[in-house]
Amino acid sequence: MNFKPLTLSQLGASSELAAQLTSSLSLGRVISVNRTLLTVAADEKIAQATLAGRLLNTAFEAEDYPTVGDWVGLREVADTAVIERLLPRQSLLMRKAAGRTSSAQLIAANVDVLLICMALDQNFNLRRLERYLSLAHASGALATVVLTKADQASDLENQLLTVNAIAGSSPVVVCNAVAADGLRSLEQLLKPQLTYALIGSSGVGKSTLINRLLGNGTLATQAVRQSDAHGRHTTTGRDLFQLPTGSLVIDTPGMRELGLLDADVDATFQDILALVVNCKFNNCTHTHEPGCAVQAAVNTGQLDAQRLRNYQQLTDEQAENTALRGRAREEAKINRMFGSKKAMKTAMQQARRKRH
Ligand SMILES: Nc1nc2c(ncn2[C@@H]2O[C@H](COP(=O)(O)OP(=O)(O)OP(=O)(O)O)[C@@H](O)[C@H]2O)c(=O)[nH]1
Ligand SMILES: [Zn+2]
Repeated sequence: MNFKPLTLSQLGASSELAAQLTSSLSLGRVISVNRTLLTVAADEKIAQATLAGRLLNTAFEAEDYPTVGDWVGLREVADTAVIERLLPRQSLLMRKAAGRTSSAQLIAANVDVLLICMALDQNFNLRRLERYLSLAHASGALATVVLTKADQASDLENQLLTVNAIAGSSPVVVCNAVAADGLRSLEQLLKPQLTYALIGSSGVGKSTLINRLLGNGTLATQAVRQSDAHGRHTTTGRDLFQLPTGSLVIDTPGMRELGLLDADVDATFQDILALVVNCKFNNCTHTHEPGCAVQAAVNTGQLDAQRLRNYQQLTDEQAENTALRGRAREEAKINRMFGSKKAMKTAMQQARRKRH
């Protein structure tokens, strides 16, 4: 096991959490998810966990299942524990599962600060950063932008300037994993007992950062090797680690595509929202209308046309996925109540006949 037993407060538990449980259940945190294999940490104990039948029977959507970072109510059974309850989440990171579906794929829960990693080499992409920020702003977590591979930057000064403008009030730090103290700016930001999750495309250097943050303790390096051995890069496995400084860090697998399910696009593009209020028509689409303040800003160079295009694309994507999700929820509800849509129709016909 790659995790040394921690106390609940080292795991980041607040006093209110335990109060939500009856005395027969103990508080625990999910520290590892690998396919269907869950590992939980309770007070100075670690156990493999299974889901109680009650929880399985009421789980209709991906969000109803525990993910890494979740706080749960445990019934302990020797070496294994049974998860009886999933406690309300402070934050939830999820994305849309691949394809034309509205199902969610959970990334992590109860993250305090999302570390959005982007490399300063060819990987550098401002539009992708806007996408990740939209996800962060809807999740309930704060965001910090971590620019990696500073040694590979083509134009660090300008890159930093544009990223700062896009990040708004979220801090931006620059890291260089090949330099001796190249991670200092990030290390200075991390606070004990808070939970951080690293997110970003594959290859931006997330594992390298975690390795460096963990230091060279035998346990730490072993922990990472063990994770690698069970194929962290090819599976959806996620682990929560404790850094020597007491911060908690969740490693997420590199993403090729980040489909938005729950995004706060407006929070990410506040500069555009500030312009919109000056458009002549209040249903302005900011494409061709006369008196459009947004187009005017593009024409004067105040607003980047690509940023506007991305705002429109993310807004459309978000609207489409919200609609898909609404329909899927409705269907899940019908199935829960009647078993199927057909059964619902029959039940309604019968009810109508009775009334006549
Ligand atoms: N030049 C340079 N290379 C780096 C730096 N950080 C990481 N790398 C290299 O980038 C490559 C990818 O790094 P990883 O840490 O595996 O990236 P990752 O984000 O964990 O990738 P996934 O596991 O696929 O999500 C490795 O070859 C690292 O050695 C850096 O600061 N500078
Ligand atoms: Zn307009």
